[in-house]
Amino acid sequence: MIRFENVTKVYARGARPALDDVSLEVERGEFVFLVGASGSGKSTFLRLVLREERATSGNVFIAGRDLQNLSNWKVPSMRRQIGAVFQDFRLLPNKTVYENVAFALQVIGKPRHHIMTTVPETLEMVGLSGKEKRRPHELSGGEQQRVAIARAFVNRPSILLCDEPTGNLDPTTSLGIMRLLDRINRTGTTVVMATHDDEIVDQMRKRVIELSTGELVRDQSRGVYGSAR
Ligand SMILES: Nc1ncnc2c1ncn2[C@@H]1O[C@H](COP(=O)(O)OP(=O)(O)OP(=O)(O)O)[C@@H](O)[C@H]1O
Repeated sequence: MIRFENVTKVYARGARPALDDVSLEVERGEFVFLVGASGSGKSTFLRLVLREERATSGNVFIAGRDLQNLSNWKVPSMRRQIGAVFQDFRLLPNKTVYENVAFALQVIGKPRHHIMTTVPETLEMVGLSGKEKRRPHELSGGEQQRVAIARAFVNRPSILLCDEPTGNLDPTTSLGIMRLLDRINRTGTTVVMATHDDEIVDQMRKRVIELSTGELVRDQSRGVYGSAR
């Protein structure tokens, strides 16, 4: 589903690579944690998958498509198969919960009747039924993240990228978010989650990929956060 072949990313000429000759493959339906110290290249990895950045050398393939050679006009349709969730939720503050989620379908031209059935279904799935009319500031952090997940998943993408989704949440709330991501993964969605949350990684026992100054230093199935354990 996601394949990196000798991928190197250098942001500024002469700078140390943010990713250094990384090769890996994530199969359809996998759940993968991406770990590593701050600045190790996790967000760069996710930005390359979204083609927000291009590799300096090497190739990134998404569902068999080579992103290096993908024309710019094809990028939006490629991105429709990818949902993204961030630490800071990135909701539209003046829109309601319902509108935030519906908007993701409106901008890709989905018909009204589809939106009217899919949005309530998705809000129910993430546990937000009854809160459709609230605005983001009327929700807890965990609820805001659920809205962000609903928005990312409402189009049923084949890949969900999560960049520190529990970074602003307390441990109990984080666990609820992880249960939700696990459920989404069980529907067949490939989930890649960059995180510093050692407790969650140790509890979930999923594949762990560790980066260190841009290099892939560990790829462990049913892994833990720290390699020393
Ligand atoms: N837009 C950019 N321009 C120049 N350098 C960048 C840019 N984005 C990231 N970098 C550099 O690339 C390296 C990897 O950064 P990246 O954000 O991918 O790390 P990270 O593992 O996601 O860190 P964190 O856990 O703090 O989010 C760092 O040295 C960073 O300074």
